[in-house]
Amino acid sequence: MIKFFWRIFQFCLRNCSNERVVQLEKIQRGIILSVQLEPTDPITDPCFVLSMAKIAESVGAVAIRTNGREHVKILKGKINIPIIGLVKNRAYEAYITPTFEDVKEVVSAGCDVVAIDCTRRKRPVPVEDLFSMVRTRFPHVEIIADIADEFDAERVLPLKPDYLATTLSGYTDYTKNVKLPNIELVKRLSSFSPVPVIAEGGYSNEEEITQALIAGAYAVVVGTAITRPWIMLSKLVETFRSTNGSRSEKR
Ligand SMILES: CC(=O)N[C@H](C=O)[C@@H](O)[C@H](O)[C@H](O)COP(=O)(O)O
Repeated sequence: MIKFFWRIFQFCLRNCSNERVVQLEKIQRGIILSVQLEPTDPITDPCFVLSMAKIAESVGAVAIRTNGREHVKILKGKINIPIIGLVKNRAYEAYITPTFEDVKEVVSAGCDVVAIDCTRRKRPVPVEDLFSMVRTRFPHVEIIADIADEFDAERVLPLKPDYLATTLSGYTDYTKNVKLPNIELVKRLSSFSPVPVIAEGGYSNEEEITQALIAGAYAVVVGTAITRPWIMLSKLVETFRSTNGSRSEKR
């Protein structure tokens, strides 16, 4: 009996780094569906989020990334894959879950993983303090560090995020000219990152997924291409209107 407890004690010692028990990643390798509605979108019905998430799970997606308390809540208990929660807090330049209040909002709604903006843009709380608060208060929640380039990654890696994601490449002043999806960034990050690299931002087809995997991606997030159908549809409507307009002018 004593031996048994001694083994457990040794196992805990081996697997504890400070207060955090090292565990397997919650997110498995695969496709993550991002389904996010904002107040300015043509649809705001949370049922859309739930339906998209269920479709994603039924075809083998490994996680759902969604924004805001209401959308995390509607997914909780209805799907059996991890929920990545975030809050788009537009009051700050670094706008993805930049405050502890934002983190609390999605964690209390039940997300398993929280995405945090780790770019070097203006933010309300130093990212070190935010990580420390999340680790202390919510040790069961994993953190995705959303970054824009490898310098952001180097800055945040000492804080031991659970994953790096290329989410913000193309969306900061210092990356605004990069072409998406930024597969080169996935490759560079994968060459030195000790944590899994998630490819995110502008992925829409099989070829890009394959390239991301070859570059070393652990998982790939697909969003707009699937869950913002109004963008594609409005382009088709516009094409029809302008083509039809120039045809009728000729008549
Ligand atoms: C830049 C930013 O705020 N990205 C957001 C992050 O959560 C989402 O709006 C994106 O849809 C998501 O990153 C997936 O990317 P894409 O929609 O390109 O597949």
